[in-house]
Amino acid sequence: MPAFWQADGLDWLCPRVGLWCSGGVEVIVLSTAEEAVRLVARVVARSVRARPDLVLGLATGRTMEGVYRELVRLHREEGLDFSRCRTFNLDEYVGVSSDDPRSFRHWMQEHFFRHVNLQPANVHLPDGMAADLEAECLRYEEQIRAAGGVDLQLLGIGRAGHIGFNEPLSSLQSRTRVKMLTPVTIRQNAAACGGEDRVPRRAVTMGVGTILEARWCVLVALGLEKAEVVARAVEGPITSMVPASALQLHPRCTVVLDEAAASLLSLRDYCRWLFENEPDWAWYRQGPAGWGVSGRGGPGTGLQEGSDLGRVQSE
Ligand SMILES: O=P(O)(O)OC[C@H]1O[C@](O)(CO)[C@@H](O)[C@@H]1O
Repeated sequence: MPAFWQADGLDWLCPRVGLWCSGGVEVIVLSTAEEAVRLVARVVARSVRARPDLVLGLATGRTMEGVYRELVRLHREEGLDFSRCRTFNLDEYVGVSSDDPRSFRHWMQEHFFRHVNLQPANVHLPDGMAADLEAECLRYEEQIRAAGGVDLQLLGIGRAGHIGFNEPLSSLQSRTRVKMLTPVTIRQNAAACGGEDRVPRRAVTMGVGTILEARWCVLVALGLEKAEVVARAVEGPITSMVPASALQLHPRCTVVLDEAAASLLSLRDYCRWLFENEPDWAWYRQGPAGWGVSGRGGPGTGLQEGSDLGRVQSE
């Protein structure tokens, strides 16, 4: 009887099948923010090379800027090809049109879409201008399902503990729906919107349950301002007060941090030791010099470029 990840054909997505399928959150602490975003971009790049029609879940926010910058560089300098990728963003503001600089579609266009060769028809964000928002949420869920589900979901974390716009008290089983922003989130997003009073109060967001269905979740957090919420999400109890803590339930979740964001983790030294010694993590440890286009993987990496890796799922 094969283990469930073998039966599902999911091992291709998982650089270290044994550990990841044992459940829990894998925490990678890198010295600088730059190293952290470059690693995340390389994880995306390897996944796209292994499966050109990857279904990629995308996030916005300052943390993600460096990830997209690096992905654009990989596209330009190393020929990373997004032409067959499908993308689904986590969220979009309600009542903000796509040409409004506050909209996430506009943000994605500026930071990523217009710099790479994604096909416009393969790019999806919820429509925050839809007349019937409830129908729009159902439609978005259906689009994700029809694409075969999200393979790799990028996530930031808000200071309120949100993933997507799943603010505190979000059901951990929630699906795509409209959420009101908390004052903490409004303040956090004020700069990007040109002031607190210009931050839209509502957003359409994938639910926590929707996010947990992604085959692999990669959360990135940088800087001291995220240290407290990261510690609560990773080491605290699973609670709707910190929706990101639901990631502890995910069988394959990687949290990539810089030193500052990791500074309040009680298991920080253990995470660092694990990262430095786990043989299956050799590829991660090689650093930028080892992350070249040839896709050299360390022992045990299940993610080889160009390999014929079947995805057995409900497509
Ligand atoms: O990276 P930032 O700007 O700190 O944002 C963190 C999170 O908050 C949001 O911007 C939403 O408030 C998310 O899109 C993002 O993942």
